[in-house]
Amino acid sequence: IDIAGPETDHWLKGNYHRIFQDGLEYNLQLTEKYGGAVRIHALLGEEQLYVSDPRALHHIVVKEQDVYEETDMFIMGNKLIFGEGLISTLGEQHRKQRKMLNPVFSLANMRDLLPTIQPIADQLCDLLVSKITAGEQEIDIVPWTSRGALEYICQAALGYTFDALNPEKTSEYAEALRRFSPTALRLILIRPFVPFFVRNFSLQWRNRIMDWVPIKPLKEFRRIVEVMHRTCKGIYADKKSAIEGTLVDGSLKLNEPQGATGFRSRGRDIISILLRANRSSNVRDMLTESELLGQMNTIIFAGFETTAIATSRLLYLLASRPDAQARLRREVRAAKMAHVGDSARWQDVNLSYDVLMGLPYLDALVRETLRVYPPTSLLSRTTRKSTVLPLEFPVRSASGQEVTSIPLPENTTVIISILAANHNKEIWGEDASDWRPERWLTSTGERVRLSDGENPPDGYVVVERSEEEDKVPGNRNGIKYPGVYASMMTFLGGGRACIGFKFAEMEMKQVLTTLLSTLHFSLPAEKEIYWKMNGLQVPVVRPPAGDGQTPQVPLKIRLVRDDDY
Ligand code: HEM
Repeated sequence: IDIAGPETDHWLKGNYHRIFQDGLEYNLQLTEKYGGAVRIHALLGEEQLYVSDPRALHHIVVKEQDVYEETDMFIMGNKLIFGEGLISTLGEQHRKQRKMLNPVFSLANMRDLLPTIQPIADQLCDLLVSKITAGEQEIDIVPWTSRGALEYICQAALGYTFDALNPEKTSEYAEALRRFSPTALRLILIRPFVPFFVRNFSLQWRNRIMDWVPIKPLKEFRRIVEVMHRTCKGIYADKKSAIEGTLVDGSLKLNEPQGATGFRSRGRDIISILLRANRSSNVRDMLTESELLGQMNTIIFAGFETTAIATSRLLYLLASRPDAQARLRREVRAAKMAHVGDSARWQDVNLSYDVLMGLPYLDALVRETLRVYPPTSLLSRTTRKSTVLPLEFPVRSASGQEVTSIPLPENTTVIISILAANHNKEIWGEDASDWRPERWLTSTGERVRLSDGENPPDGYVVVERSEEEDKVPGNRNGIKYPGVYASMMTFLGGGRACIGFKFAEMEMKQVLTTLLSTLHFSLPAEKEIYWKMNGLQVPVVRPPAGDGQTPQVPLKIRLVRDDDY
């Protein structure tokens, strides 16, 4: 690849360890120094392209998405783990699945889902309140945001509760999901061999090899996958028979929950909607049973840690910025008071979808947090044939020439830097790396109009196409990123963009409005919380107060007082 970039740092690891392990600064420096396309060194010196240029990303994720596909390692690994879900399929099969699944995540379905998941935010809030024994208590919020996110996605996707917010309770499935990422991380060096094994060994032989090899994390991972698969299969079978057996007047009548765990949503959950849509679609578009099953663990996996991390980050930022916390609390109180109706206390008001999604400051906070700190920072693709990648902003070739497009041979790996795109000064302005929620508001505190790709719910201020448009964040002289969420790349864009981004937004907003009505958050004085960017974001406490390793966000929490507004 004839593009300038850093020298290799290590004969084996290239620049990869600096990019993927605690790599925030390094990633931003790469783009600062070399621009929107950088030649980097991967394992064993392989050359790859690191991309954040807006036109290049438009080509990769939208215009030529069939040329820039997921790597074999990603697709084959995911198929072994999750089955035939969205993140394990390519081309026509993937398009067919999206066609069936996109309407399942429609605004109408999200609106319907919101009231059914409010009890989870209430339970999370009650749980934190119950932990405050003295006037103010230091609580590590990571286990609770994580259990909350698990409960959210399980109830929303499966209509099933594993009672994850009950501290006394451990379910085999919830435990498997929690162990998934740490165990997968320990197998990172084994993953590149997956395509070789899938191509050259039958399932029977692969199982035998797994029985023989003395790699402990591999055995643990196999057990985790087995639990995930078995559980989803059971839930799927129950749902299917419920839909086939008790479909009365088009509404699903599922059993009341038995004990603490069991079905909750009475058919409003994502998989029930999907099963009904599938039954009523024509044979050509129908998904097979294996594809339906594959979506279950895929959606749970994709929607769990990402949202848990984002919620922890939001609470951490609010704790570090008391002014932002007070402003948000004022906005929430005003909205709840306006809808207090029969509720005795404004704190107990549950905001409707449209009111929740239309709160300007809350929206600005969530957007800015997901822009500056995208939970998934780096993705990879590989070229399926030789091609030429055009750039918006020229970069330098290895010999220093200015180039506006880059020829790429077949099988070149391209790293999509969501992080660098969201921090691009050319697009977001000189303060691109500053966390400044106000950038999403007009001078009178209303929401600015967002990119055309997004379906604006009520409450947007529409700025006419003119120089005003340039005041919209992420839009410079008509140049913007092809993201589905304003012009940021946090949820990607194109045919493989995050299907659950509206759900993620809704969940985070519901949790924040619920918690902030009752609780006040601040930073502990003697602990420095530091966020490592290791693929996903990992918060740790720096030594000497912490070990710098264990994921945690200790915050001081107390009940809200009158002067907290
Ligand atoms: C803040 C939270 C979230 C972030 C930052 C996020 C980000 C992303 C990104 C960057 C992708 C593209 C991945 C790739 O192409 O390799 C993606 C895909 C996906 N996301 Fe999300 N996501 C979030 C929450 C969710 C939620 C809550 C759900 C489910 C309810 C979900 C379901 C999915 C699925 C199924 C895909 C695969 C789509 C496809 O390949 O067609 N995500 N997400």
